[in-house]
Amino acid sequence: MSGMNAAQAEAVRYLDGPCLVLAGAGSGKTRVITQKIAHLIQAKGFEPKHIAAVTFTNKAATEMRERVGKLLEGKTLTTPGKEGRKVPVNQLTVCTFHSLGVQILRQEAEHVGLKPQFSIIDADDCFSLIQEQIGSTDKGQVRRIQNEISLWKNAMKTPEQAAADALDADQHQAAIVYRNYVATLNAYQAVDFDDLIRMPALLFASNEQVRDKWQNRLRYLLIDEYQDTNACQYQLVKLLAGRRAAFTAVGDDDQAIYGWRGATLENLAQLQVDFPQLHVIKLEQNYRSTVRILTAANSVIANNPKLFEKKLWSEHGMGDSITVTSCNDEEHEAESTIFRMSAHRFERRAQWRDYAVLYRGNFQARIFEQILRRERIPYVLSGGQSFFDKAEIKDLCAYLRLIGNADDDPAFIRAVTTPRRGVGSATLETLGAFAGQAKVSLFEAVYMGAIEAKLSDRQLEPLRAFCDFIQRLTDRAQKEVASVLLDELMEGIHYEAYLYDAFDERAARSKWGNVLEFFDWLKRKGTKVADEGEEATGYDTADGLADEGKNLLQLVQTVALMSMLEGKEEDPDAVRLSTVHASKGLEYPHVFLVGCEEGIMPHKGSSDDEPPDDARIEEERRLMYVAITRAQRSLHLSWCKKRKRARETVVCEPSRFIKEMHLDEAPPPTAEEAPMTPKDRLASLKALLTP
Ligand SMILES: Nc1ncnc2c1ncn2[C@@H]1O[C@H](COP(=O)(O)OP(=O)(O)OP(=O)(O)O)[C@@H](O)[C@H]1O
Ligand SMILES: [Mg+2]
Repeated sequence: MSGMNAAQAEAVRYLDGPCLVLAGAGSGKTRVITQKIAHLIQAKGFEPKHIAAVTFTNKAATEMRERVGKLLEGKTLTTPGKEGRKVPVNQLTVCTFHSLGVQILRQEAEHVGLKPQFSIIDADDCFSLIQEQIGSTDKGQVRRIQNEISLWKNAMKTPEQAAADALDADQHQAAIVYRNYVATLNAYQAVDFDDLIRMPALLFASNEQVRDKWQNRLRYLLIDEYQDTNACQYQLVKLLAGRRAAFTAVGDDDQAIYGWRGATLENLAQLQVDFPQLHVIKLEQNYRSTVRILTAANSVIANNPKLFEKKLWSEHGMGDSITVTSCNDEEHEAESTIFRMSAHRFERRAQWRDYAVLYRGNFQARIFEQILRRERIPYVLSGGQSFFDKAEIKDLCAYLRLIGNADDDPAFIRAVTTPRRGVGSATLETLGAFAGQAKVSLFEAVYMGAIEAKLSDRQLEPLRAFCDFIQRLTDRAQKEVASVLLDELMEGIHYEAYLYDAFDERAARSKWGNVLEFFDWLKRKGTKVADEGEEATGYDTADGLADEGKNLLQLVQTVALMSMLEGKEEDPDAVRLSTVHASKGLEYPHVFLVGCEEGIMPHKGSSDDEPPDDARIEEERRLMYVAITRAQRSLHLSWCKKRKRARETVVCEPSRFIKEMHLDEAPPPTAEEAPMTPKDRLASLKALLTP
């Protein structure tokens, strides 16, 4: 229990029933989870395969896995009969809710009417499906329906219930789309992200045998960031925990920032109702930040109504003043931020990786990227467009999905038309209509005799050649290592030539670079040698990928869930660019929080409503609290007096949250006072740095 205070140690040791650690930012909640995993294994005889820890983001899961790995390095099991064996850390389940859901669904697919190799579609695919269905080009409308469906799914509402509860014509229409959408996914043997949680929860609720099996497999559960679980996730936890209720949840109601996704704070209260024996532990010492940072965070969040009384103090001393810089526009802000960061780093002899630039929306990142690149400052972007959202990667994923699941019609359409191979839209339409009538997938339809009456030889020939090619790869994908097959796939589809045909040289080169990087990464994932653990459990860790050699099919099955950033070895010394949402649970010595304006943070939708929607402003305030509390040593805020919005330049006001921080007691110096432009100053700094 070294490196734990009394309350933390109590939380780690407590095993008499369900336990909730409710505490503010930086108080060591995540530390409780990692230490408790080690405690269960080293002192209580648990085997890693019986422990599952879930969290929200892939990055947080990766970090947790690393922390646990370090704690257990070189340690041995204490399980009776297995004493002295090396702890098989790779058998621990440390992952996001979604990857836990995938693991369960892959193994129990038959019980929910899926094949084990079902596909996972992402939000974009989901958008297209809905768009196709309502035949509308109004993106706003499609997105509204998409959100509505997602909320229904997360609230465990069936299409029938949704239709029955519809309040107006719009909702009624959405409910009908919902019904058709579910039917379409079934036909494609595909699930969306919401299903990954909803389906296992429904399965556990209805199938006792399966539930028992999983309750027996995962005997202790740990849940980080509990405040952001939604109704579905809560059900899943509850059903997995069962009557034994062996779990520890940790969370902070002031950091609930996913209300818009149906996360509900009521889950915190519900826990107490469902588990009356719940043992609640509070942590009060903050180990992360200086007193100034903590005080600012506390005074912002004090403006929200309190659910639970929490005190937070720090031993780290007052620390540096928090700076506020007003900038002319976003370009000025980026130049100024990077200038101040460079100077700060020079003064403190710090490293690039000690710095994070946090912002509310992804669109704010681009200008920072440009300037960092120009200045040759290494950076990594997180929470932004995932590698998997890039068109070229989605193209290749479509092939991989099709190899994994021939019934995946969206993947079929994308793959068969990219690169073009003489299959036109008229052909696809005929094929689609035929497949719809015959109730088979597009892939299956290609081989049916009856299709010959509908399509000419010239139309059918390229389709069959394509399907033969995919089929050959599928047959081999179960046995052969991924790397060989990936190379063959690349050659077989002439993707490189296609890129150089379709795009200008620079774009093609960059896209091809992404493709190679993606394949390299897949191959690395596919050829890692098995850890000398003990008996194979058949189910793996983390993102659903154990560190074992994987054949292509196994790799393909998890591809949709992964984001490149975590698989790639990151530049070890780089500035982090991140949305506030994606920074949850993480910490950085020095934080630059940019775009602190009304309309950005709090976000526009939340302040323009007349009258202002209190609940949304409160959520924005929690987001601000999360942002401030990421900083360990220093915090720098900036805001723009003007900002470009959809070709217009709008005048901006500083965020109300700056005022709420009560910084004015000792006004910090502002960058405005300096007569030089940020560009000049960057140049002078460079001159200073280069001998
Ligand atoms: N007892 C302790 N002694 C020393 N350092 C600690 C202790 N507990 C936690 N820390 C450190 O304090 C920092 C914050 O801990 P942690 O990330 O676990 O907090 P948290 O409560 O999970 O924060 P958040 O709410 O942001 O997720 C980490 O660097 C952690 O290593
Ligand atoms: Mg944490």
